[in-house]
Order: sequence, then C-alpha cells, then structure tokens
Amino acid sequence: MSRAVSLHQVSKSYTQGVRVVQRLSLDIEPGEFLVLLGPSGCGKSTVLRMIAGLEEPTEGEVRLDGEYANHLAPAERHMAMVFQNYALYPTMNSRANIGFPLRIEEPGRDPGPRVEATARMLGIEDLLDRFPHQLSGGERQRVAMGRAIARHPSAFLMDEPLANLDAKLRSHLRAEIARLTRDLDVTTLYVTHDQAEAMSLGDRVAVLRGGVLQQLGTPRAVYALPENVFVAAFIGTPRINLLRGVVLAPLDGAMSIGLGRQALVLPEPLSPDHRLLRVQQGREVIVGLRSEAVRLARPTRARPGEVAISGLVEHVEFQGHEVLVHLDTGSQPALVPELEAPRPVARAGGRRRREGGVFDRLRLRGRAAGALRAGPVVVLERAAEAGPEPVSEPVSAEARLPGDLIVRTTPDHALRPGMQVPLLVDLAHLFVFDHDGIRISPAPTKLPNLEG
Ligand SMILES: Nc1ncnc2c1ncn2[C@@H]1O[C@H](COP(=O)(O)OP(=O)(O)OP(=O)(O)O)[C@@H](O)[C@H]1O
Repeated sequence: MSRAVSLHQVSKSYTQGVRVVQRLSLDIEPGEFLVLLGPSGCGKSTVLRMIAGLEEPTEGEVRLDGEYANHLAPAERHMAMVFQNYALYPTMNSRANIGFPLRIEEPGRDPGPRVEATARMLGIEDLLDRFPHQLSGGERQRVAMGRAIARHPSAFLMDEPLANLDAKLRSHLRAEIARLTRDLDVTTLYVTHDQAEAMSLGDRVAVLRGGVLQQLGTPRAVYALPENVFVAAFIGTPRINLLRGVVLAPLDGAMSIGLGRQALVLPEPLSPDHRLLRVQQGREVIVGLRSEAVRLARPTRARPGEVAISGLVEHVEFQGHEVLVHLDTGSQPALVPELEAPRPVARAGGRRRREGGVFDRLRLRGRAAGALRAGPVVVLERAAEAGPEPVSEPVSAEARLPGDLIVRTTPDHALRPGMQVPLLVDLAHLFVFDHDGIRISPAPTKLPNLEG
C-alpha cells in the first residue's frame, strides 16, 4: 500500500552547529513521484536516509500517513531503497538477491513466486541464475530494482540509481522506472543531481541548496517560474543566461534595463510585471534570459513584445539539429557559486580585504529566507579582479566558454566568429531577479498583490 510521507521542519546536523539539512518541510502524496534535486553535498541523501530511518533527524518530525515516525526502525517503515552502487550480495545469484529481503520478512514463505513475478515485470527472467559479476551495470540495477519491487514496499527511496550507467542506458532505465512506479502506484522519492532526470521523472521536483529547500513544484512550474537565480540556473539546458543589469526608470522617459553597453527598453504600456520594477530604479538586478527568449533576427522582424539588441559572435557550437551561438553583447554575467568552477582567488598569503573591500562589495548577499541560510545566491563576475593579485584555479569547460549570452538557432545560419548579429529579445520570457537573487519579475507568487 502506497503511503504519504511528510517532513515537518526537519533539520540534521552530523557535527554540532553545522546543519546539512535545515528546517525542511515536504508533503509527499501517496503514489506521488517526488524528485530531490540539487548539487553534490546539498543534503539529498541525508533527507532520504532520514525518511528510511537510517538517520535520525536532529530536529523536526518525519510522518508516515500523518503519524509521527521518528522512532520507527527502518524495517517497520516498509520502504525499499535502491542505491547508486546497486548493493547486491556478490555471493548470491539474482534470484537469491531479489528473494533475500522476502526471506527475512517472511521466513516461512517460499519467495520463489514473487521473485519470478518481479523478474517477469522487469524482463530479467534470463538473469536469475547469474551472479552480480556476470551482469552489466544496467542488468545489476534491474536486479536491484527487482529486489526493491518484490517486497511490495509502501515507498521507494532511490538514491541516484542511474548515476553509474552510460547516457543511453540511463535514458532507457529512466523510462522503465517511470513506467514501473506508475504501474505500481507506489510513493517514490528519487534523489539526483541531474536536472534532466528530475524534469523527466518527477510529478514534482524539490530543489535543494545547502540543505535548504529553494522551490517545490511541478517540473513545468520550476522551469517557467524559478523563484531565485539558483533554481533558474540549475534547471534547463543550455543554462539560462544571467546578466548584470540596472533598472532605469526616468520620470519622463521609457523604462529600461541597462545591460552594460546596451539596454532593453520596456515597451509601453508597461505590463503589470514590468511596472513592479519601477521601485528598483537605479538598483542592480540580474536579468535571466533562457535561450528561447532570444532569437537572431533584424529589428524589422520584431513581433509585439520583442526588443532589439545586437551581439558579436564569439563562438559557434554545432550540435547537429541546432547551433548554440556564444555572443558578446557588452554585458557582464552574474555567477551562481555552486554551479561554477572556482573563480580566481587571492594568492596564499595575500589578504582578502574584509570590510568594504571590493570582494565584499561585489559579492551579492542573500538575505531572503532560504537564500540567507544557504549563503549568497549570486556572485558578480570577476569579483576578485580588483582585489589582491589573483591566481588562476582550474576552471571548468563551461566557465571558460566565451561570450555573455548563448542563443540557440537553426544550423542554416552561416555564422562566424567576429560577425555582429541583430538579436530580438522576447520580453514575455524575461526574468528579473533582485540583487539577492530573488525573482521580482514575473512577480513572485508569494507576495501580496501590489496591484490591488
Ligand atoms: N555520516 C556523516 N557524517 C558527517 N557528515 C556527513 C555524513 N553524511 C553526510 N555528511 C555531510 O553532509 C552533507 C550532505 O551530504 P549528503 O550525502 O546528504 O549530500 P548529497 O546532496 O546527497 O550529496 P551527493 O550528491 O554528493 O551524494 C555533506 O557535506 C556531507 O559531507
């Protein structure tokens, strides 16, 4: 029987004073597939282990079907875990591995029929007499899934079950997991750092950062209305363009958002969301443009709601069905710390100026509820440049990519580095985040209606 799983203000510290999960509240419906998504070390596995009963919350309550369950031993929770490393017994064949928990739970009963039925469901009948070392990674994970399914658990807890598999197999097993959990109608919690996996599997996705829940919603909702820059940058491929901007709202002229050398002039009459930006006059903001918000086209082709800017082609990435064009538009990117390679840092022995130093002034502080507890959401590009002499640390391929704006286009455009190209920005797809990284346009859903 599928069950409801709730966390109420749950925190976990392994070391005193360091909370790796912070006041997390989640309600998972019976039969729901919920994905916990976040970068490495954000506390996903810890959450799963607390639900399984393998870790005890330091504070807060785990509830199963509404009942307090912190004290229940793992076996009493009737949940099945599936791990990244399969965790099969090497000396047992698949039949014995799948049947093992059944023998423990019901010692007098022959597990055979249930093992066979599970194997049929997974299409692994021919693997039952093989030992783990005689199986491929994908086959081992199917056997591990079989062991979880055969128990008829009240919930599946899956901790990056596909992480060790190659891309093709991952996508195949992803579809299989989606089908199985739907057919079995069992509450499933699935941990991953892979946003594509989260988006394709989850009924809802919970995005975690530094142990703090950033957003909980359907894949469509978190993509369409990310509540902060972290969520915006973590979800979506290619990653959203995040640019430093300034809101310019003169009393006698059109409102615009300055982006370094260019500006996005907001069309009149202002939309309700754009009107809300007026209070940000003169303030630094972060502009988020997903690749579908910008297209290569002349100003004369602009549709209502589109404004013209231009960019210098720096790099063209051919992907077959599409091309990613890296452009320099004269703006500066805003960085989301956990998602970037290390930036240049002060040389050992060099001092990072503490108060009022350039580093501190440029580091944008996160003071919104969740953001504060998990540290700053955004850091301005080239933060250390004006500080002590920087040294270069290894920088990931993505961080080295040229340009400040990546735009998707069809392969039939003949584009070369050095070309200046016209661009149209669709303001209906414009995100604006305040200097703390919290979305201010479109208006945050949680705020009272300022229009009223
Ligand atoms: N048993 C433990 N004792 C001390 N610290 C721990 C323990 N388990 C996890 N941690 C720490 O808690 C934090 C969260 O770890 P957790 O494994 O939950 O993160 P995660 O998001 O699942 O990471 P990953 O995706 O890399 O598995 C990390 O900083 C980790 O080092």
